[in-house]
Amino acid sequence: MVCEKVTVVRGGVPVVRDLSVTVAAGEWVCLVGPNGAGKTSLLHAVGGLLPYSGRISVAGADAATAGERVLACRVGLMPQRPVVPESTTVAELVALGRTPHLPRFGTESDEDRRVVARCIERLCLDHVASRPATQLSGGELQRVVLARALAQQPQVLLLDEPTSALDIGHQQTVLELVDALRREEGLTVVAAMHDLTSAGQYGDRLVLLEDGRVAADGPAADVLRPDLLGRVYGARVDVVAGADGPVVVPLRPGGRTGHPVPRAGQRL
Ligand SMILES: Nc1ncnc2c1ncn2[C@@H]1O[C@H](COP(=O)(O)OP(=O)(O)OP(=O)(O)O)[C@@H](O)[C@H]1O
Repeated sequence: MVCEKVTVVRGGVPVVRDLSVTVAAGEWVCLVGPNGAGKTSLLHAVGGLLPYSGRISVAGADAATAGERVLACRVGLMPQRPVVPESTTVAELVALGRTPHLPRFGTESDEDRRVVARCIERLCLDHVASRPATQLSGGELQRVVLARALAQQPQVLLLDEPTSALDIGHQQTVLELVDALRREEGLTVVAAMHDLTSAGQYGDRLVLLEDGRVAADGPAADVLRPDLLGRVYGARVDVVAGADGPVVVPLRPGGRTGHPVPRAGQRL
């Protein structure tokens, strides 16, 4: 995926500004940055959902001219705020991912049904497959929406905060599944993530956005620095070495004023 001097304007305001970023085939790049930095807007421009100026080439297609169907066969977007039609079951919602692959006026083939069943199984959704999607918990729905994007069998997967509603166990399950698909099928992944530690654990590179521009682009060790994160997020953090990469630890800006600082091992 190549973005060259991309600008996205929303409500008359440029929210992605002259941004250039390249993601190699099979690479996993995490978009990080504060609320409103432009992560969703960039993902939607790449997915053909928002107009932009500049050039975006994704899975060999020009996002502006490729056409909805061609783009949908190659690019899957897991949105941050999914729209769920009333009374649609989980299985039906996941099956919608096959739509771009169906012949015009055609129906699902055995292969389409097999892909849908496999995605439902891999996201541990068998037990809710026949339930209306509107009756799911936020985390269950998030997994359904990922299953729908995977059912598209895209070459490039765009994830907008894919684990924000998931408990820690499901976070790991989902991110490991995406990583497995990347290794098995050469999937390219671009994921907007707020969990900086997870972003560093799974991303080959982190692109830090600030006011619609790239503030930093590189491996986790180069981007997850307390001084840089402190400036861009206005947060006080520490970064410590972990087994799978840097671990970002939030610190209270003024410390725990008025409370005794516990000694290591002391119970509070
Ligand atoms: N429909 C819209 N009309 C006008 N402005 C919008 C619209 N949607 C988003 N914006 C603005 O565009 C800017 C970028 O928003 P965007 O959702 O891309 O940021 P983000 O980095 O994904 O944020 P978050 O981390 O909160 O999801 C924000 O200032 C936001 O208020």
